[in-house]
Amino acid sequence: MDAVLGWLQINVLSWLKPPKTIQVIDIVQIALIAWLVYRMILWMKNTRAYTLLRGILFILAFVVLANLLNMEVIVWLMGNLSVVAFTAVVIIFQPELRKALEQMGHSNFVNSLMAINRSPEENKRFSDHTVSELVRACFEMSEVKTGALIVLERETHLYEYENTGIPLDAVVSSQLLVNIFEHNTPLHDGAVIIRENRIAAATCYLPLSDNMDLSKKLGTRHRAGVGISEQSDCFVLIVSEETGAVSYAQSGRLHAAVSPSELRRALQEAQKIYDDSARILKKGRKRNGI
Ligand SMILES: Nc1ncnc2c1ncn2[C@@H]1O[C@H](COP(=O)(O)OP(=O)(O)OP(=O)(O)O)[C@@H](O)[C@H]1O
Repeated sequence: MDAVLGWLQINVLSWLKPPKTIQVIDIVQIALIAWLVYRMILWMKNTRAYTLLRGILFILAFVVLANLLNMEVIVWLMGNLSVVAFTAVVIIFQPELRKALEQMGHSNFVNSLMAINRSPEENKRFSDHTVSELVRACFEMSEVKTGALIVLERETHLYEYENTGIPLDAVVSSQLLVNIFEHNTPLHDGAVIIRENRIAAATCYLPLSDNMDLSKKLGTRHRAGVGISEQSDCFVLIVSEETGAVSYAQSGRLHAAVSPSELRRALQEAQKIYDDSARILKKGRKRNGI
């Protein structure tokens, strides 16, 4: 016990001594580090890195124990392996790290810094061409009563739901969407998730809404569409297999049986990048019946 306390005194408590003076720059540094740690935890939650973190914590606990018990060989070995291990982690998690850096570049803060150089087309979340293809696909499927569920990602990332489906990474086109939702094809079940102008994944499983105000006539496709729009700021397109009606859900609210022009208008609104997403989400939580 004395050994443990002694070790803690030297290695941990000595660090925790408050500095004699605190300057503004110290507060800025603390805030920056806290923000970085928070972003890293968020990133880890959405990637395989969470499993890695648990592994690293286990190894750290082992190293601390080895230190306490004066296991010099193990401590020496771990110290020398740490550089190799760090390089290995960077190589293994290269796709996740790249994605994280890309996300950082897409963040609101960076976007607002860069906004000055953007063309009107760049200020849109997805292109006018994508909007046209989506409207065309929905109403073509509506005519032949093909059921469809399409989620357009906006500010909130949908990786959690995307991971339940089959990755596609294909350019959005009405033909491809009609093909995906064609009956008796492997990809027709579940939802398609669209990120910017690409279909990220198909057959995704979405959370069902437990909104009691939703019509009892609506089945799970519509409930899933409303459900994901309650959890994020996404825009959801739904084509009913039963009636052929095209609806969209946003902020937990279902806009049932809309016309092509109504759908286009709503999509054009959802296209805008600098919407106040938090405001939309808050508004949507006031659930609405249909
Ligand atoms: N949680 C879910 N996530 C994604 N897709 C789902 C989910 N639940 C159901 N679906 C899709 O909805 C289909 C079932 O639709 P269902 O008939 O129950 O819904 P509906 O709202 O009545 O729609 P429709 O008017 O098209 O019949 C499933 O085959 C599946 O493709």
